[in-house]
Amino acid sequence: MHVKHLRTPDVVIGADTIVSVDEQILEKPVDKQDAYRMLSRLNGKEHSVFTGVAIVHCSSKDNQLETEVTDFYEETKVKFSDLSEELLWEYIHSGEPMDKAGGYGIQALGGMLVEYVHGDFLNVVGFPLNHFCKKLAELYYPPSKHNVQHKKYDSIPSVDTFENLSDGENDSSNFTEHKGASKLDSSGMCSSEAIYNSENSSSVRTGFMVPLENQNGVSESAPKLPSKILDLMDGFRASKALFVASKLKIFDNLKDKGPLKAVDIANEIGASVCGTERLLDACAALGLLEKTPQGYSNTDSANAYLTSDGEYSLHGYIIHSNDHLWPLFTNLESAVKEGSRQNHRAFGKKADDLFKDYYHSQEVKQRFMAAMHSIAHLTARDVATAFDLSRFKSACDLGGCTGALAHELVQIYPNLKVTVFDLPEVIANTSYFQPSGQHMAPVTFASGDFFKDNLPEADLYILSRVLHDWPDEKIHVLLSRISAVCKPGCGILLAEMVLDDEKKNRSTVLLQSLNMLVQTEGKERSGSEYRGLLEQHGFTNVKIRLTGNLLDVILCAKI
Ligand SMILES: C[S@@+](CC[C@H](N)C(=O)[O-])C[C@H]1O[C@@H](n2cnc3c(N)ncnc32)[C@H](O)[C@@H]1O
Repeated sequence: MHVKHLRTPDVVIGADTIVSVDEQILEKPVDKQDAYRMLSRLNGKEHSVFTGVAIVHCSSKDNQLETEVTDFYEETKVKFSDLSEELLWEYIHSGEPMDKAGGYGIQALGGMLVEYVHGDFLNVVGFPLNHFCKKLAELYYPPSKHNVQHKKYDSIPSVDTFENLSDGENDSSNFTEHKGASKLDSSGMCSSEAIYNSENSSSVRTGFMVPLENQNGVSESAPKLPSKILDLMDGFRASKALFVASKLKIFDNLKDKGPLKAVDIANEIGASVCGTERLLDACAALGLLEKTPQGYSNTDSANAYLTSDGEYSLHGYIIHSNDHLWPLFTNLESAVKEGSRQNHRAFGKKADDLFKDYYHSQEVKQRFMAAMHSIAHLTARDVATAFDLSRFKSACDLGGCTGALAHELVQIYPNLKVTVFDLPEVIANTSYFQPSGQHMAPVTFASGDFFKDNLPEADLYILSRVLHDWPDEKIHVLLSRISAVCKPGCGILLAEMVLDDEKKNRSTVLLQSLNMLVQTEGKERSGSEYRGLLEQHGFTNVKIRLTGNLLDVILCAKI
């Protein structure tokens, strides 16, 4: 038996192990930096994709097994879009790329990478399914010409489909729309790949949801599904399902266990079986859980991010989102009309600032600190390494809360001494969040009000997610106080979501902007706004790094 080797494709984006670009192989798991470098090289260029299939024919003659291999090649050309750095990062951080072994992950969000495909779209998304079916059909059931339909739909190049090659047992109502595969066209509508529900079926079908001709030969053009809009309309249900599953500790209950049945989970969490089962099914559909005939289990992501003790647990932020942000967002309409925060409407009281709201009860304070800690822990490495900070000997993290960033800084810069400065209510509560381990370098905590009290001496003042809480007037007070104690050459490091000047950032950033509206007197600001604020207080050489993570970083120095 022989199988010909196919020409190495220009680009292979395989599962999560190997990436090759122009035959140069990066033999390590694809991390975000690699993915970024690789995608930047594809940017705006056309590449050839050669896909092939080998079909093995087996027959037995005189008790000898004979095999014969037929193989086929097909070339498809893919032109990648010329994307901004921001969009590339958005794509990489969407969690969608690189999930198709041997192919480009260009479905769904991956569609934004691609300007055009010349040839068969299905060749580019992993196994060349369409090509394979065509060749199988040619070999075993040569189709009469009218059986092959040549279909074209929006931005996706035409695809030959095999509508009439089924074994007759299946009916076309088995086509299900695959939402994740939708791609926005310029009108904001979506073209949708259809996948065949092959349960109980021996045949394979592939195709796209396209207007089919009816029996009179008249094209019945069904309205396009505005999938993006439908997804957004579903968004609040999806968020709430995640929040409630977290609150009921479903992910905690499933951690380190084999699959569990709905009835067992319902018993564990003290909830109804019918309600629990629906919630579990919704979580499985959202990709948060795996569902098999044996029951439900956590996905790897659920273990890492959704359990309360996961390595990068977002549990604290999810509970804060459910208990605090959800009631605030319910009043978004009033916030937009009035242009101000809505704490009084959501919680029935009007405090001077949002921190008085958070710290009036131990429970709310603990919840808020856990929320801050989860995001700080997830972003700390990118914030700490965005610039080389090794020249600084001491740093003071103003409003440093639980010390998550401080701990990362002392790991990366062993000669750096970091003091976390925050309100007394916070500092009194930090012990719960300290990392365990004897070899942890010490971080010092100091309490005070940065608008009134003496600031600790330091070479570098850090303000992570602090300035966005305040209006310009308060920021001027804070920056002038820092400037007064900052010696020449010392600096300020800001960690914030930085808006671009046209305010056309990815949606996470702009939704965060609404988040600030409903709960603070502050706002997210652009790089030039931060530069302007800093320069007014004698800070120059303002450098901005977009990390692609949830926080960007700005460094400046005092003259
Ligand atoms: C949005 S949180 C950010 C926490 C942390 N820097 C981070 O990025 O996760 C703002 C922090 O500023 C602190 N803060 C607010 N007002 C303060 C004040 N007047 N003096 C000191 N800290 C203050 C809060 O207690 C809180 O920990």
